[in-house]
Amino acid sequence: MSDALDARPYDALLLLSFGGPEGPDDVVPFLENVTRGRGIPRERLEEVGQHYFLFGGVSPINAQNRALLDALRKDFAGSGLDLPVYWGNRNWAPYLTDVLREITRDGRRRVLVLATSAYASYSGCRQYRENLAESLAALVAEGLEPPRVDKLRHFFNHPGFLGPVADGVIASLDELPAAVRDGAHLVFTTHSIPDEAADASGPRGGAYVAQHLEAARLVADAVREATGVERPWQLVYQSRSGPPHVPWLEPDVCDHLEALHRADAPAAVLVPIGFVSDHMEVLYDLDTEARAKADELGLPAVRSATVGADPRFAAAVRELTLERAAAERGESPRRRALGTLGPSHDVCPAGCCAARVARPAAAGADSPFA
Ligand SMILES: CC1=C(CCC(=O)O)c2cc3nc(cc4[nH]c(cc5[nH]c(cc1n2)c(C)c5CCC(=O)O)c(CCC(=O)O)c4C)C(CCC(=O)O)=C3C
Ligand SMILES: [Fe+2]
Repeated sequence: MSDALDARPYDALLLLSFGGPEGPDDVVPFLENVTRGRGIPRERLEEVGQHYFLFGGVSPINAQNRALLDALRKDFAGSGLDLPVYWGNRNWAPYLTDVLREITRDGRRRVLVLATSAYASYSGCRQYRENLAESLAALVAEGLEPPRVDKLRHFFNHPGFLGPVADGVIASLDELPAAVRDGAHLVFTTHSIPDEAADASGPRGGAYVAQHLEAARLVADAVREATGVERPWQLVYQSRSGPPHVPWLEPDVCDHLEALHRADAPAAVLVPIGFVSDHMEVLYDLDTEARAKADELGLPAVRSATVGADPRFAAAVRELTLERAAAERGESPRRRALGTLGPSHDVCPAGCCAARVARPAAAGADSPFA
């Protein structure tokens, strides 16, 4: 037992993600999975389908999750953490129910879940918890006895997440022509969500925007310290969907690029702070659509990297895993978090991030599962 790391009571980590199509025939069934019962207009679905077809019907997200899975396994093995890591998705194979069945058959009894979203919101947290509840219920209906599942705290302010993001911004600045580098605006972008969902996010509401503003401020501070230059920054939104009469978070990134151009901003660095990998929302909505807008305006613009499978992010997941394990054992672990919001809660309280009609959600105080 000498220098082995202690993950007790957990006996598995589950990487839980969105999933994406892996070929043209997958695109329509994938979009049907994503939007089942969500009232997204048909035209929006056809349009989003085209984004995928532009890339041969392949989303990069699954390859990115395989790379993260690899990075996690390497990090755990290299640091003496003997904990198996599984992977499952909400919307595409490997499906969550199938991986939870495998986990159950492997005899695992306590599973810690890492969802690939750093922030509180219905889409980034609660919906994953609802998916866990649905899958656990399906396994119970099959006569199996599934394990207990818990979810890792939000990592938006963890140094192992923000460090790689800040380094990505610094690297991107070097890609801009020297003459516009110091005046470049840092344009932090995340997924737009309905105003109503933003208001309901987190234990006390408003967490989605507050957490993003804090992460963006911390990255802007780190970039200022590293470069000795103070640059203006803003938080903007992308990938809006849903019916037009429903208010969603604004401004949209492309409208913001126009505003920057009108204000004579010399350049922009687009920082996809809301996402953990360069998936389709980054490749299409930023690298294709926003890039075209910047070119049309003649505004020099670059896009910085997401954390992806960065070893510092894998190490942060190990740290958060050990932190939560210690807390479950009744110890008082160190909880690293930058800035002023402090470490996020371990257990979502009842009703956290719930939509108007709350569905059963696992891995929280209101979980119907033990
Ligand atoms: C907050 C948030 C994140 C970040 C947190 C997280 O990462 O979880 C995120 C990530 C992602 N969103 C993704 C794809 C899609 N999101 C959609 C629809 C929606 N997203 C929403 C929110 C979010 N989404 C919302 C409020 C909707 C409206 C309908 C609904 O309430 O569900 C639709 C339907 C078509 C459309 O409406 O655009 C698609 C295809 C992919 C996969 C990309 C790939 O394939 O590489 C990823 C990682
Ligand atoms: Fe939550």
